[in-house]
Amino acid sequence: MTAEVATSVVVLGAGSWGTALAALIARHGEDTLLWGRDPVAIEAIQHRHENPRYLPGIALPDTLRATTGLAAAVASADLLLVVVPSHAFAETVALIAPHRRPGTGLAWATKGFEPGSGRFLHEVAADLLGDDVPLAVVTGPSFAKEVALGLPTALTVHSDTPAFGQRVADILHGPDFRAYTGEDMVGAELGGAMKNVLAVATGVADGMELGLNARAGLITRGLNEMLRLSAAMGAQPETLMGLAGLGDLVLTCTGDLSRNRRLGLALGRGQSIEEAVRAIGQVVESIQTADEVMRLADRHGIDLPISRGVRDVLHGDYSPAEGMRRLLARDQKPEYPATLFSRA
Ligand SMILES: NC(=O)C1=CN([C@@H]2O[C@H](COP(=O)(O)OP(=O)(O)OC[C@H]3O[C@@H](n4cnc5c(N)ncnc54)[C@H](OP(=O)(O)O)[C@@H]3O)[C@@H](O)[C@H]2O)C=CC1
Ligand SMILES: O=C(CO)COP(=O)(O)O
Repeated sequence: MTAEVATSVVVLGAGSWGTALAALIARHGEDTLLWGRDPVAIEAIQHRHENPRYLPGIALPDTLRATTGLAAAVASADLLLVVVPSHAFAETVALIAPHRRPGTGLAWATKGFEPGSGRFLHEVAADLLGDDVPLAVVTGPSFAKEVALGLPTALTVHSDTPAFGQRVADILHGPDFRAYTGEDMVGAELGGAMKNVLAVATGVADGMELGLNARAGLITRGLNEMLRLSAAMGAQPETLMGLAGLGDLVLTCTGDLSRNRRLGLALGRGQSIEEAVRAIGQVVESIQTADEVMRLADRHGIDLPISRGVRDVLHGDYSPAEGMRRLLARDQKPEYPATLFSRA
């Protein structure tokens, strides 16, 4: 960790991932303040060093401070990390904008797009804060609970302002946590968003007890969907082959801590979306992201059968069983389009 710059880090969003990241950063000796909108949760974090709703029973560092006062928190920050769900991202960045000190960069660990417009979160942030603000996305295979427990984790920080990306990686990197860096924000955001949709598909297959071959087939063909859409959008294939793509795809498609996988499992076992979401009790990003992924794919003329099936099943257009039947009934084709890795 580099210590030349005294960093006051403000994490916005006190759910499971915001709390886990704030705890990680505080454990690394950074002066860290966590902002959340729920006074009861903030009181528990500040005084009992626990987030009972989102990370029950896990001790948070005594040095982690928490507040509901957004304006003062933002004004005190020299690094901002937004970790609210994607549907609240634009609203949160708009609240930040008037209080941000000049030069303070903004990172986020949110996965998804702006609902409705389908804009990438780096586009939303640049629109609200201006093109000259350093931006970075934090993504990769990382369940909040495991990070909060201090279990080994690797993720990646992508920024088109490399010095800022490095600074964000520095506050995350530590004895049990490896933070890599890159400069492909489109690829990194696309991977983090698409894997949530693909996790629903493997969850459905597992919920229907279709076997381990089906699971591996869906993960690999899901990676193929990521690679084809990201290539059409000018992202680098290695981003999708790394932590932001394959790494997170494998974690979310196979790990039962994943809320998106658990939604798929529930649907595959015959439960309704409403029942499943109620039981999960936390954000399930795929429900909105499936629409935005398909909007992007249609705009770029890319066929994504698995993601489209998830979108249609989530819309109630047909059953999970019918979705699987349609996937299997498709025409044969080459595994990769000949042009995939030969784009300029
Ligand atoms: N959990 C994980 O393991 C990981 C999550 N992520 C991503 O992080 C993002 C956040 O997810 P996560 O923390 O898991 O979600 P949770 O469901 O655990 O928590 C969501 C948090 O966001 C708050 N929130 C919701 N709407 C608003 C709003 N309009 N303004 C302010 N705060 C709001 C909630 O507050 P309240 O309780 O008051 O409703 C809650 O504190 C998602 O995009 C997710 O994909 C990425 C990697 C890992
Ligand atoms: O993004 C995550 C792990 O990297 C968390 O996945 P879920 O949102 O499906 O729980």
